Amino acid sequence: MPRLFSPFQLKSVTLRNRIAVPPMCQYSAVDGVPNAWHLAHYTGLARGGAGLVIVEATGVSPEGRITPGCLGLWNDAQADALAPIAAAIAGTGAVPGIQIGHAGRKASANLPWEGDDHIAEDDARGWPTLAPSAIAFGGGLSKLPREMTLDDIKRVQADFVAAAERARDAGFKWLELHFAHGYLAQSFFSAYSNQRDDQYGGSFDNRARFLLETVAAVRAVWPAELPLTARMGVIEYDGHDEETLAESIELVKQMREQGLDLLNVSINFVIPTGVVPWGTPSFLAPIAQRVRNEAGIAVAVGWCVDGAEAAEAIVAQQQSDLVMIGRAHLANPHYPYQLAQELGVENPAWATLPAPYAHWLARYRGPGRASAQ
Ligand SMILES: Cc1cc2c(cc1C)N(C[C@H](O)[C@H](O)[C@H](O)COP(=O)(O)O)c1[nH]c(=O)[nH]c(=O)c1N2
Ligand SMILES: CC(=O)[C@H]1CCCN(Cc2ccccc2)C1
Repeated sequence: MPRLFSPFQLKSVTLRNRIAVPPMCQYSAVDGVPNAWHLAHYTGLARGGAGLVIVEATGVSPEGRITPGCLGLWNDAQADALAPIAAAIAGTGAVPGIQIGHAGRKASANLPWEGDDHIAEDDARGWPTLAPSAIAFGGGLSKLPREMTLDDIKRVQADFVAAAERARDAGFKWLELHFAHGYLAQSFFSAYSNQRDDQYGGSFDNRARFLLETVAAVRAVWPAELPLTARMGVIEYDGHDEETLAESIELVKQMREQGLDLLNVSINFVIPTGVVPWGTPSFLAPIAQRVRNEAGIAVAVGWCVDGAEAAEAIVAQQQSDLVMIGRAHLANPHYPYQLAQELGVENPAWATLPAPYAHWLARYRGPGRASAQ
């Protein structure tokens, strides 16, 4: 049996395989409330056979969203609308996860296909942005954020806790804190974006403080038997990768001690000038292996994992416990079925798809194919 299709247990949760659908914004919500699009989208992905489906970046507050089309989890209406989505994912045999975050200085942006840049200052759709320091990201995201006060920091951490409680009550079984991709938490840890001179800036401990405090606060309300995870960039591709990775691994160790169960290893994206090796398949897998081995924590990794052999190799070579496969799932929501076929899994349809699909795909195949059982 290919390692990609072996189960994975973390705390009381068992994934049917190592394939995860990573969070992927749909930019389709109004006032942060999911709708028919999200129910169909997530149910369809979960039916494809992945072990874990993580709902997209969901704002812990209105200003924590990236765009006006992003999901939120700051009120009961949003939580009530997310509950059927969690149930629908679970109903397929996948584990329902959700990512909660705050977009920081990258917030108040247009939809990607409507500019992918900050909403104009005079456009009422936008809002003032918050960050560790009054330093803009740059490029199309050059809006100057307001430096957060200590009260802002405490309020945002409380928002993370409240969103985690709502996610718990909505039926999600896997929580991912969005600490990656240049959003608020990542921007606290990076000296590029955090130039504070109080206890939240400067030294390693001070830059790590927001993240560690948030993990500890969320851990206190997230059920002990359910995985508490984070997605965090550990590399900027700015020419200082070894230094960034060493600092990041130390932070991951401390987050593990605070109760983090798994790290979804990703890219920092704190500056617009990083040189990401897009042309190299599975480029982040060796980095994930470093984190897994040196921080002694379970990891997930994605980014350009190209095909069945590549995905299998990552798990078989113990570079990562889970493989996050995003865009391939947008192209083919039943992608795990294709992976099972390519890896020679016995009864690939029944190994991945629900009975109404599997029965007919496993039988009545053409000549030279699997015979009808
Ligand atoms: C449309 C869309 C939307 C999102 C993403 C990507 C895309 C394409 N990605 C990144 C995603 O989870 C994944 O890491 C990347 O797509 C790289 O993996 P693939 O190469 O697509 O398998 C992403 N990442 C994240 O942590 N939270 C999110 O909400 C999103 N949103
Ligand atoms: C919310 C989040 O983390 C996402 C939003 C969309 C772009 N993502 C980053 C990304 C860059 C290049 C290719 C795919 C994805 C980050």
